[in-house]
Amino acid sequence: MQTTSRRPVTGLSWADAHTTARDSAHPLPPEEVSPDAARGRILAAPVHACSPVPAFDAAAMDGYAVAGRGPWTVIGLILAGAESEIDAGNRRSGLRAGFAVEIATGAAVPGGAEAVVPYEDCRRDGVVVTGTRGPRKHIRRAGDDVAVGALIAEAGRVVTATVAAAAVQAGVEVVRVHRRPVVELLVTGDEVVMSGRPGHGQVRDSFTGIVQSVADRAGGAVGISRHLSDDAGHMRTALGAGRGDVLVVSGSSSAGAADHLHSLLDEMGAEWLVRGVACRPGHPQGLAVFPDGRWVVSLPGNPYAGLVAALTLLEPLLAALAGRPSRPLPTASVTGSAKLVPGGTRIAPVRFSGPVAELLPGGGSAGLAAAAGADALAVLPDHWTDGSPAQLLAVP
Ligand SMILES: Nc1nc2c(c(=O)[nH]1)N[C@H]1C(S)=C(S)[C@@H](COP(=O)(O)OP(=O)(O)OC[C@H]3O[C@@H](n4cnc5c(N)ncnc54)[C@H](O)[C@@H]3O)O[C@H]1N2
Ligand code: MOO
Repeated sequence: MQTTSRRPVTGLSWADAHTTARDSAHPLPPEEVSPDAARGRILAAPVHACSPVPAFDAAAMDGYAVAGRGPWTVIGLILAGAESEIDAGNRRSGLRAGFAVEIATGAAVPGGAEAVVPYEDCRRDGVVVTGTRGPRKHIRRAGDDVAVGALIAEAGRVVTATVAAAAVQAGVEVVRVHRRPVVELLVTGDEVVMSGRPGHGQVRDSFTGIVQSVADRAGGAVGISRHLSDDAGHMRTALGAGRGDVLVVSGSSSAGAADHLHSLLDEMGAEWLVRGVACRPGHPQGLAVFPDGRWVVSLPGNPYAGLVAALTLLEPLLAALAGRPSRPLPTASVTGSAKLVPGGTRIAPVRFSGPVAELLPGGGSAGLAAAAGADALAVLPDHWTDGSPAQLLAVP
């Protein structure tokens, strides 16, 4: 059974806020970096193989590289990484029929070798090897896996560790990726302590790790993170001196005597794209752009509300700046009861039970324990009913 909240909620719809954050930003300019340095970033251009994989004809088994029919006379040993003496000797003909070299998996097969006979399939007696060549040659030919010029990964893909390794394997030294958006985080509040045990009336900061994690998974990075007192002058200076692409401010989003952020943004000529979202929690969140092009994301100070805002505005904004293609949010059937918001959206923690997401109890705007126990946060419009599908936000 659903209950509904009595307090009205104003602002942009949750869906429009999420889409606005996603669609207002363009990807940052591309740059060329090594595949390893590109990990976690988004390809601005496709990656094509610069060299074949394998790069040379290589033994796929430990045994004997042979030419012609057996028995074979063994004339050498080639280990992985070693140059073939036969090729080094520049004998154009390479391995001749009736001869063999002992060879290790991964070693370059000498020219003229027709197959590798695994140790298990032959017998050696002095310098003579006898055995039968099966139907498989056990030689990986250059380019068997990837030919020069073949597509390794298309533009818009995240450079995962595997994409980076595949690029390196194919001889790629630089890839073109979008610049990573740099986040500056200002944690406001006289009562907030960044480390150690809080005294009476104080709270430990909940935001730094969450913002770092959300930034990281969206393809951005927190460059600077610092605490700021509730002083309007200090905040004005900090907002003006900001470096980075996106300024994230936690707290100071509401109407209190110490909440200066939104009036300072007006004073400084910032353009609001989202000013309040019709959702609970997280209603006072906002997204604005300074005249110099820097983005500002305002996270409400209540920690669960701030987490919701980080997923509603910050994550899609950073993903767009990082060049990630837009993808619809995953959905699942959500069961249980929730306090729906008339004319707005409830963001509620859920845990998976098979394919169904079950609503968890709790989830007030201040505490994070319910979200910590959740697999995702469900986005519940006011017409949601028990068992119907809802969009899901991954909990960082
Ligand atoms: N008169 C009104 N009061 C409030 C309204 C309103 O509409 N009218 N909205 C409420 C809602 S909803 C929220 S959410 C909060 C937003 O408050 P602020 O963003 O201005 O944040 P603060 O007032 O500084 O702090 C609120 C709360 O959060 C704690 N906090 C702040 N920063 C942190 C941090 N880094 N780590 C952990 N906890 C933090 C702070 O101690 C307060 O308890 O306003 C309501 N009020
Ligand atoms: O919506 Mo506030 O953002 O409830 O805590």
